[in-house]
Amino acid sequence: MIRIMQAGDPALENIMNRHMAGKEAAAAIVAEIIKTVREQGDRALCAYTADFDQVKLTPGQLKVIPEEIEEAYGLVEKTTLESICLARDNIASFHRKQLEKSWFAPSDNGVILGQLVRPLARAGIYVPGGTAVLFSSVLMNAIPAMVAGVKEIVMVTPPGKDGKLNPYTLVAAAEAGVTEIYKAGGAQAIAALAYGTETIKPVDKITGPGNIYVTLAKQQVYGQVGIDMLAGPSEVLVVADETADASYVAADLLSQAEHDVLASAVLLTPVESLAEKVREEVARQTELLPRRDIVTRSLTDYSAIVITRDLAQAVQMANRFAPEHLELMVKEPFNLLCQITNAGAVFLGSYSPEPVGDYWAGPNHVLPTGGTARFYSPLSVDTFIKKSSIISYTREALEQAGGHIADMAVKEGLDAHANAIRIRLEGKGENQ
Ligand SMILES: NC(=O)c1ccc[n+]([C@@H]2O[C@H](COP(=O)([O-])OP(=O)(O)OC[C@H]3O[C@@H](n4cnc5c(N)ncnc54)[C@H](O)[C@@H]3O)[C@@H](O)[C@H]2O)c1
Ligand SMILES: N[C@H](CO)Cc1c[nH]c[nH+]1
Ligand SMILES: [Zn+2]
Repeated sequence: MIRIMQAGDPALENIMNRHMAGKEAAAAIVAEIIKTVREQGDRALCAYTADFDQVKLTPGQLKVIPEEIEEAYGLVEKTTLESICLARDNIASFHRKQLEKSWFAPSDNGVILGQLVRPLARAGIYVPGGTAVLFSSVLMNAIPAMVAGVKEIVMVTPPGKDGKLNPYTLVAAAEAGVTEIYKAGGAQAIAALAYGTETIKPVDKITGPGNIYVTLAKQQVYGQVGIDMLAGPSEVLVVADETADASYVAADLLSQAEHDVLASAVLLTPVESLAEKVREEVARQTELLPRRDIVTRSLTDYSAIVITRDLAQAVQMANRFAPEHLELMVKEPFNLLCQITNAGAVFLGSYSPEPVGDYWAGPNHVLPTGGTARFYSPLSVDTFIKKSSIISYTREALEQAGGHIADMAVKEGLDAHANAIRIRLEGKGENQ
């Protein structure tokens, strides 16, 4: 169960470095899976699906057909479909604000510079489906891709034991503009998206969250394709003061602990009485949860309640953790926000619990984990675009700059570079 410790406790390092636990062994398994899918295509994809998901599929059954989506619409509850559509609208409206336009900057001397913004042609999105069916992740991946203008949005997700995809996953995909869906999960699905198989055409970039195998697979195929980030097992870190409600804090810690045995939930507080109450509440609320086995393991291995000297130390530690989700349950959360440098998403005040971000508010829930919020950002429209620089010079503009360019090229020992300038300015070109 969750421990109370002091800020200097060495056990905190284990929690902070939990993404390294078992990484080497898992990385070797993942490398083997990727190699086999590259060599054997659909045959390997189906064999791994049989092994890991206990489902026997033929290559012809990997792709979801329109009748399966139609059937799914008949199976979902109307009220949940309505919630999915409302969440979709919130997510789309938030992400539309991120759209960037191409720009051109002409100047008086005949130079035009600029930047073309283009969507990726084909994006592969991973939707987790191992221990829970995260159909909200369909929306979070597909909507920014659709807003960016990606034409081919290819979704992969593990099938259920009946060989089918969950109907909520299918309707969310249809509502969010996914264009192809395949029943495959884990490292094998990532390999198929990166290298292609007989059934799945390779994509340009792979996005989406997943467990350790999915995350390591994305890391290993990076370079063959683009990836969004390392969005592994979930984390929440709460910074709380004496104004925080212990039952809210406990509930929010548990909301992320239930994702995975490798998930992490940490409270940093200078208030010892709150720490004790939160521990009791965590124990009480855990007993009521259907997923208490997963929760208990993540609380025992990768979670803690930490007593800090003061709030300043809590903030300093939060920045070192660089958590996926940071909740500020303090009297003046916006004052503390100014001091936050590393976090995937920040939730302010007692009425912004993490699940508001998971399902509803609009910002993306696909977020960097394992300390990678130091250098990665949330999934966004930016993830699905790329930019090309534009340079256009006239002869007059080149005459002004040519001497400098040729000189720099010569000093680098690159005469052919210098010649590409001189041939235009010294009248030796064919058309001059
Ligand atoms: N960071 C984020 O933004 C974010 C968002 C949502 C979910 N998550 C995380 O996504 C993860 C979802 O995990 P999940 O397991 O439920 O679903 P998943 O779809 O990521 O993984 C399931 C797949 O893992 C593979 N697998 C399982 N055991 C294996 C083994 N021993 N060897 C090789 N492959 C194996 C199987 O192929 C299986 O289909 C959780 O860790 C959750 O915390 C993160
Ligand atoms: N909290 C997860 C990201 O770490 C996202 C999610 C989806 N569904 C529920 N939660
Ligand atoms: Zn969640």
